[in-house]
Amino acid sequence: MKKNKSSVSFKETVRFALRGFKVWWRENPQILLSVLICGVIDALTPYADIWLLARLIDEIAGGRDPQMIKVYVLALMSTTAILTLLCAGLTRWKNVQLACLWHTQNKVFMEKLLSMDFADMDDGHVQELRSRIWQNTDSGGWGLYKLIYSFDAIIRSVMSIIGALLLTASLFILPVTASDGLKILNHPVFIFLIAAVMFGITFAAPLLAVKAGSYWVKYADENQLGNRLFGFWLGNLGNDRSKALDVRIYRQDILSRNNLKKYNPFIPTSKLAKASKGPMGGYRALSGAVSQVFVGVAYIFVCLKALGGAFGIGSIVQYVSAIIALSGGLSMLIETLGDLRNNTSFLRTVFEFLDLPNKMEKGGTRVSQNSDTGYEIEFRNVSFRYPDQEDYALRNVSMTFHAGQRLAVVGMNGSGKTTFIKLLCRLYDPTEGEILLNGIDIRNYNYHEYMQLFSVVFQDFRLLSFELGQNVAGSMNYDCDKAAQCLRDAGFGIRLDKLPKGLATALYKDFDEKGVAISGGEAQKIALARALYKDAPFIILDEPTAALDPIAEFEVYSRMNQMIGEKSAVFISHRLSSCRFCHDIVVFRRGSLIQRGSHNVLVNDKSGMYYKLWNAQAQYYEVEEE
Ligand SMILES: Nc1ncnc2c1ncn2[C@@H]1O[C@H](COP(=O)(O)OP(=O)(O)OP(=O)(O)O)[C@@H](O)[C@H]1O
Repeated sequence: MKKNKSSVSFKETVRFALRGFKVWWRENPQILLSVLICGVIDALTPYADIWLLARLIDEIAGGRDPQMIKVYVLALMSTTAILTLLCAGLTRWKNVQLACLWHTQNKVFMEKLLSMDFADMDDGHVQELRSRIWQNTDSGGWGLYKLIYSFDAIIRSVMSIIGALLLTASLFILPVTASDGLKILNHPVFIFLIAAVMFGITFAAPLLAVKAGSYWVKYADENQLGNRLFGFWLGNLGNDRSKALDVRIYRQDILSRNNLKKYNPFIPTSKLAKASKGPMGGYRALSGAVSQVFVGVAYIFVCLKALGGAFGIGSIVQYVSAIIALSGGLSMLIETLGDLRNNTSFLRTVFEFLDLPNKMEKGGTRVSQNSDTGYEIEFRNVSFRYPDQEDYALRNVSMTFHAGQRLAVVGMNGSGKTTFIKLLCRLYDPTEGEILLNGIDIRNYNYHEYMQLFSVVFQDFRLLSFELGQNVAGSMNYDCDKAAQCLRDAGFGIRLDKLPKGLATALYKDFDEKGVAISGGEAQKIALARALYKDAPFIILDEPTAALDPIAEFEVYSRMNQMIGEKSAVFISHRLSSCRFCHDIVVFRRGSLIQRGSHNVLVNDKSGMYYKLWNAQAQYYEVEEE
């Protein structure tokens, strides 16, 4: 399994950072613009004050011209007021943009998830990438998120350095005029040495901080499981209504908490915590201490030069403030570049995920009916293995299925029935062999057009907490008469008449407190109505009546022929008696198609699987009847 790799080149750092900025720019250019403009103005503002203040102090201490003092005071006050107001306005603009960062980032990932191939949802590597991205962002703000704060820091530090350099340059040039030992301060070697010490300290502090930050990268992979369990227990378990019953009956909360205890990265004995107390904390503390040494050196140097008569008292304020700002700017820049480098391994994970190709969407052939035979499907030597699985779920399946046909698919649990349907609908592509529609491999067809051929009710279908009519139509706007008719055909008519707002009634209460709770059987009827509404040429029903009461089931089957009309239908059920409306039955066993024929033919083949399955159920009904 590929992890957050820690070795990163400079070129890679720049490449990934630029890609990340492009994503933000595409999503919302205002984020970058506000950070840029606000950063420039905000970073330069103090220097105007420092410069004017220095001139004012010089005037008070030197010339003492009341007119000039007045001019400097007014200039200082008005510049400060204007720049403060401007900064406040820009900061507000920036903060509004930053408030959307989290959502904007989630939108990028959600759009990818919703558009990726269904097969990728099952792929262990894809799930791993997904999980790592959430965790990296959650635990340290790493990934796309971090880039914006790095950008902010880069702008501020660069501007700060430029401003400080302009104000500090003369510090090294202005000579000491006193005739005593302070003259050494004018010596080029001394100037070089003092500048070297200052730069050395300036670089050392952020490098130590970056070293401390690198422990996040080092332990990111190790903390992954613990982080996931933490998120599951604190963020998901209690919120998920579908788990609420089992949590209570089987105390799954205790199970989850104990699992978290075992792997929790946020306890004092975890590796990350030990590193924080040990080297990671040590590097951070050292970085802070070194910065303070710099401040001391700067003060001594500036004061000695002032003592030697190189400049007036006002300039002490200017130089000390500017030199500290210069050091701060340089430190911030180096630390941010180090962070950017550390962030690259997290960005690599982000782009590995965002770059996952949609392999299904390659074909361009338009889907059309054959004028004689309509739609004819053929499975030709199809075998299939789920992603990351050793065992085949389907093995060498060959069969043809004609338009208008009603096909029942039966077999024991895990024999491959649902997998057969998923391949037919092209949710997965075969590992071996091919599936043909009217003689053409289905991979050659336009993917979205091909998907339009199927209306499916899966075993684990899901309805959304929106209006009933929207659920049936799968869209915001719908044909009310058609939606109501489909619901009646699916056996939901009586319940529909009782709903307070009819088709406009919200299902469940997630988005509407007046939403209605529906039973499992009612939900299944709505799912059936949804399949009917789509009106696709193939209707596929995987255990469509498993949750229905016997009367409702009887009613659905009585109307089945009328509901399906001229469409082709594939029907999976363990209740073999309900498969009898199908002309044709295929029997699966351990992924292979082992029998095919009508009910009458199969039930008379006493050595066959169908006979066994049929008799197992018939026996049960006989006992019940007795
Ligand atoms: N997403 C998946 N990833 C990996 N293996 C899977 C996945 N879905 C199903 N399988 C495996 O593939 C095999 C066939 O499963 P499938 O769901 O097609 O069986 P089925 O005949 O529909 O079973 P049932 O009657 O219980 O619904 C099983 O061994 C199952 O464990």
